[in-house]
Amino acid sequence: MVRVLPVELRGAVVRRRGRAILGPVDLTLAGEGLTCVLGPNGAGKTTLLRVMHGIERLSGGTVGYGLPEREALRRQGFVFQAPIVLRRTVAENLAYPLRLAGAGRADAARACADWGGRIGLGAVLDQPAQRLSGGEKQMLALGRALISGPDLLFLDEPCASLDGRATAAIEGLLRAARESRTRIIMATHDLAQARRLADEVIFLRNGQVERHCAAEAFFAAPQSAAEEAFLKGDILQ
Ligand SMILES: Nc1ncnc2c1ncn2[C@@H]1O[C@H](COP(=O)(O)OP(=O)(O)OP(=O)(O)O)[C@@H](O)[C@H]1O
Repeated sequence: MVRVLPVELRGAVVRRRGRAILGPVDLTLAGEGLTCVLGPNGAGKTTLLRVMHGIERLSGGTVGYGLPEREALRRQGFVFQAPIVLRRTVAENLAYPLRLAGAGRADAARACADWGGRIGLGAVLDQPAQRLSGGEKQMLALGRALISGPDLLFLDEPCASLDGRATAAIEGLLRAARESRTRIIMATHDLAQARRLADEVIFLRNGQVERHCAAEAFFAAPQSAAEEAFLKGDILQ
């Protein structure tokens, strides 16, 4: 098991404007593989990811890791739905986390050449990242999150506005990262994608974890009317 794990949420609550938007949630994230966070719009998926990543202010409860918080945060990555790219070249974007961690220029350049190829941007490493298409920016954000080999990677709808080819490329990178023992937690609305990738599912509704189980069990045997409706694509209140 990767050392940053387990991620433990105990009575975690997020309140905003007087309303509980998440929780209370008790959840232990351990093991290996890829967990998909599923649920209707507004269920709290983004908020849950941010809580697990340690960047959401809690109104109650705790989040803890298998390592002291400072080191745990250093070993995690987060890919946001709208990719964040720095106003620098593609190579400088990729090198950024390595340089921050103290890597030398030559090592960073080697890693950039390798990762530029893996994310399909090897030919544009010297171009400004702002010029990339939306899909290319998302690949860059993912490459930048993976280049330092995080123990734990969070992704919030990483393929939301991408076509089939870009989605397949991202899924390939995620499978490879999983093989390299990065623990992945991804929110997605795409049930077909969850069926393709998930080892485990967290089903959220109204800010509550309704089910946390093996993906196979979730897709084969819904345990509530809400799960069944969700899997059928019905609108859930
Ligand atoms: N800062 C905030 N202040 C008030 N309400 C908020 C805030 N952030 C999120 N919310 C509300 O909390 C709820 C959960 O939001 P969240 O983005 O976590 O849901 P989600 O499941 O990721 O939704 P979607 O599938 O639409 O992306 C929503 O109703 C949202 O409007």
